[in-house]
Amino acid sequence: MSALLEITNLSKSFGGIKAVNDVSMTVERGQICSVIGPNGAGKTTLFNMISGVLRPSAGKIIFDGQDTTNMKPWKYAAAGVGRTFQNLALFSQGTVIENILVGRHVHMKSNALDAAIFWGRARREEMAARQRAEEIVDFLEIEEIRDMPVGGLSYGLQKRVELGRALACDPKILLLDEIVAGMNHEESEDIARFVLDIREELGIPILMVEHDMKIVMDISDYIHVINFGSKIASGTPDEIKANPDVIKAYLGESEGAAK
Ligand SMILES: Nc1ncnc2c1ncn2[C@@H]1O[C@H](COP(=O)(O)OP(=O)(O)OP(=O)(O)O)[C@@H](O)[C@H]1O
Repeated sequence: MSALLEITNLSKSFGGIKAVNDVSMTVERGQICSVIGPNGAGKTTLFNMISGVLRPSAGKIIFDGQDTTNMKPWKYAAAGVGRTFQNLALFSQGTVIENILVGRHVHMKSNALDAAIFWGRARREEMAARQRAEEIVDFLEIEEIRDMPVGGLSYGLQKRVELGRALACDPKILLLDEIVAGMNHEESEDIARFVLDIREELGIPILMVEHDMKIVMDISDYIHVINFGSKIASGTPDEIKANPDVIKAYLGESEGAAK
C-alpha cells in the first residue's frame, strides 16, 4: 500500500529566502513521524504547506492518494488533515466542550436553512457531534473541566483541548506543531502518552515538529531532519542520533542538542 503522505521536491520561497528547499519525504500509515531541525530550518513552513496554510512554490503533496498540493485551504480538515498550532488557537471564552465541537463542525452538513426545513437531520447531526465530542473528552481525560472556559485553564490543559479539537474532525493524519513547547515535565509526559494512545487506540498516524529531543527520540518511529530548508537526514531515532550530519547541524546551534 502506498504511503499516507508523500511529499515530493517541495519548496517554498519568501522573497529571496528559500525557507523549504526541494524536500521529499513520506509518512506511512500507523507511523509516528517527527520533523526536527535547528531554529529557522523551515519546519513550520513545511507543516503549513502540508496543512494548506501556505501554497508551495514548487513540488507535490499526495495525501491518501489525492493530490492536495493546490487544494483550497478550507478543504484540508474535511480531507482528513488535523493539526494543532505553535501558538494556542482556541476560543478562550468558550468551554472545553464548545471548543472541541468547533472541530467537529467540518463534518456537519446542515446549515441554518436545513435546520429549519430538515429539523430531524440537523438534530441528529448535532447529537452525533456531541457524542463524538464526549468520547474525545473521555479519551483525553478532561471530564472534570469539560464545562470550564478554556481561558482559565493551565497551558498544558489548553494544549490538550487543542488536541481534542484536532481529533474532533476525525483526521486521517494529525500534525502537531511543537505541542510540548512551554510545558513542564509532567505535562510533556502526559501529552507524549496521549500521542502514543492516539496512534495505538485511534489508529491515527502523527507527524510532529518538535524541539524536545527526549520526546522525539522516545516516541517517534521515524525522523526527518531539516537544516537551512533542506532535508539532511531521515531514519529511526537510533540512526538519527548517530548521524554525523545531524550532530554537526545541532552543534552549530547548541552543544549536543540532538543527543
Ligand atoms: N511568512 C514569512 N515571510 C518571510 N520569511 C518567512 C516567513 N515564514 C518563515 N520565514 C522564514 O523562513 C525560514 C524558515 O522559517 P520556519 O518558521 O519555517 O522555521 P522553523 O524551522 O519552524 O523554525 P522554529 O524552530 O524557530 O519554529 C526562516 O528564515 C524564516 O525567517
